[in-house]
Amino acid sequence: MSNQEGPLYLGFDLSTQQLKAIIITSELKVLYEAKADFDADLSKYGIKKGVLVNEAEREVIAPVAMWLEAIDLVLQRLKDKHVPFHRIKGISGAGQQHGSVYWSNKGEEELKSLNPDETLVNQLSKDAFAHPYSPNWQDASTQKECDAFDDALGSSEKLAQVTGSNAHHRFTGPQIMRFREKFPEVYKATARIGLVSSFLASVFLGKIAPIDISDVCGMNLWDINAGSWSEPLLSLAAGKEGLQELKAKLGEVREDGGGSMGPVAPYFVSRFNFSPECGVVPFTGDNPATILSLPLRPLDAIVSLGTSTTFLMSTPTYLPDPLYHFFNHPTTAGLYMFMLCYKNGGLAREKIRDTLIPSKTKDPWSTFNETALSTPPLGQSSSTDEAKLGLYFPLHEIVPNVRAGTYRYTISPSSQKLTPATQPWQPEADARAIVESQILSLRLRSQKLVSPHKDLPPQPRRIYLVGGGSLNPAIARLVGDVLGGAEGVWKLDVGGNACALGGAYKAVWAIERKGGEKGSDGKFINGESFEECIGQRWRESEAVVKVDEGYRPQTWKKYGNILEKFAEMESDVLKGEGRDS
Ligand SMILES: Nc1ncnc2c1ncn2[C@@H]1O[C@H](COP(=O)(O)OP(=O)(O)O)[C@@H](O)[C@H]1O
Ligand SMILES: O=C(CO)[C@@H](O)[C@H](O)COP(=O)(O)O
Repeated sequence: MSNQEGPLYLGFDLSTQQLKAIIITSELKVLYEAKADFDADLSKYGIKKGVLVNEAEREVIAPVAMWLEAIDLVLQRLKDKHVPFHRIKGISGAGQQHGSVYWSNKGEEELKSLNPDETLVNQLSKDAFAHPYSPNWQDASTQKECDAFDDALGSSEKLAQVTGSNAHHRFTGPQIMRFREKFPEVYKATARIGLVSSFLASVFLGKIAPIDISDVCGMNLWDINAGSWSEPLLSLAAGKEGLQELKAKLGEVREDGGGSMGPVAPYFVSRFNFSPECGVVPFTGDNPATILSLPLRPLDAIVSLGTSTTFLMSTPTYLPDPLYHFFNHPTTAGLYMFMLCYKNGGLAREKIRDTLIPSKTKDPWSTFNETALSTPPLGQSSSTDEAKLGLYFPLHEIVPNVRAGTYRYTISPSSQKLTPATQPWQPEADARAIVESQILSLRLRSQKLVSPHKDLPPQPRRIYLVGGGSLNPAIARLVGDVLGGAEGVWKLDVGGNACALGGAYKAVWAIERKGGEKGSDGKFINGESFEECIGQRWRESEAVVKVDEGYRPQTWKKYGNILEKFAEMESDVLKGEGRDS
């Protein structure tokens, strides 16, 4: 089938700072891309970096109307590129995780009767939502609720065993609990609660879409082993006697990540010329979608360098621990996604970049990169220099749960004693130190999950970089220095668009998968797996490029020797700052 006539698939990524879209063929060839950048295109919503912040309560929210406007804008941009919308057979995609959307009792009715002559925002933002904002994953307002969640099943370990994670500020269960207490009337008036992923799917479907089997694991409400809502946790979020009410608001969870949930809404058929047969495939979280951007093998890792930094692996082993997250895999029953997530990713690096002399070139990162690469590991030019370590947290961090601040430490070369730095550093030292610090944290927390490979010490096999920061060669080099990568560090060709690409691959598999049937429990079984379907069509040479050799024994060992000190620094900061209440 030529590129002029075959079926096409559309993937979205509704992340913190942008809505991105990508269109591919059945053979996985990328044909079109478009995006709306919230700060650049929709600043009238008063947002900065895609969100609104209420410092006093450590609340972070995003306007739902802005997302609606972004959907029309991105589709219009695709239309301007003469995209043949009628050939699109399936739409899927992803939403930033944990955010919740509060539909009013008019929501579904309004979704069903969208007028193609009017914009989405004009029609939906007035009455379809009980609340105009979605709590954002950067929110840190729910410590009290998190304490209650950690206690609810006896301990945070038990909560992690049941739901895949201990309690986190951003997770939707604690967020719903706080929302209900803060806005009791709005909560009562809420007919349905969706995640960002199911919200986006609902708009395309023209009715409220179910929550997805992988994204549901970011709520602290889903019992992963039982495959059902955890009633004690729902009851905690819902308050006394509110269990059934909350269950109804959340609705059913869709077990099958594939298939179509129904055709695209007539609004999109009339306004953009989609085919009335185009199927809407379940949307998932942005991290689960990212692991679908290539046929990931066990022991390969993805490092996503977006607004957040995440470290992702696909694994058949469910090994939950309060230190990290496990989710159901978005397409393949029996597989799980392992994740580490940090709030202080891209924006923290930007802050350090902006303290340096501005770049003379067009690339705003060139000074940062030159500085990071010309600084020796740990800022030690010789063995008699102190080693430098730092934590750079403009936002309250997730792991470790430390409040905002910059913490600089040195290690004496003679005594190996770690102490808070007494002298201020030259800003240049921070450029390398911030990237080292972010990657050392990944290494510290993932080392148990990567077993030795080809007689090399434990490290990921391949490391794939995705997200905005994957465009940066200096960061790629430092990832190789600190984390290794037995088969190198790679970057996806679509760079910042990997998550949307994962959504588009999901759509291809969901619509074209062969065989399979519905089992007695409603689950889809015996069909072609995502890994089989996409693995056969994926061409490494067209999709990824090696950006660093990865494992360099000497340097890797040097960073390995410092890991204990890095952990000690985190404990010291935690002790000194105390945990936020
Ligand atoms: N060349 C680059 N070097 C380092 N960071 C970059 C570069 N280009 C973009 N970024 C970072 O990428 C981030 C946005 O990444 P992206 O994956 O698009 O975010 P999100 O999906 O969270 O909206 C920005 O905050 C910016 O700091
Ligand atoms: O909170 C998490 C994952 O738990 C974040 O990773 C969000 O999912 C937002 O991601 P980006 O906007 O950085 O892609």
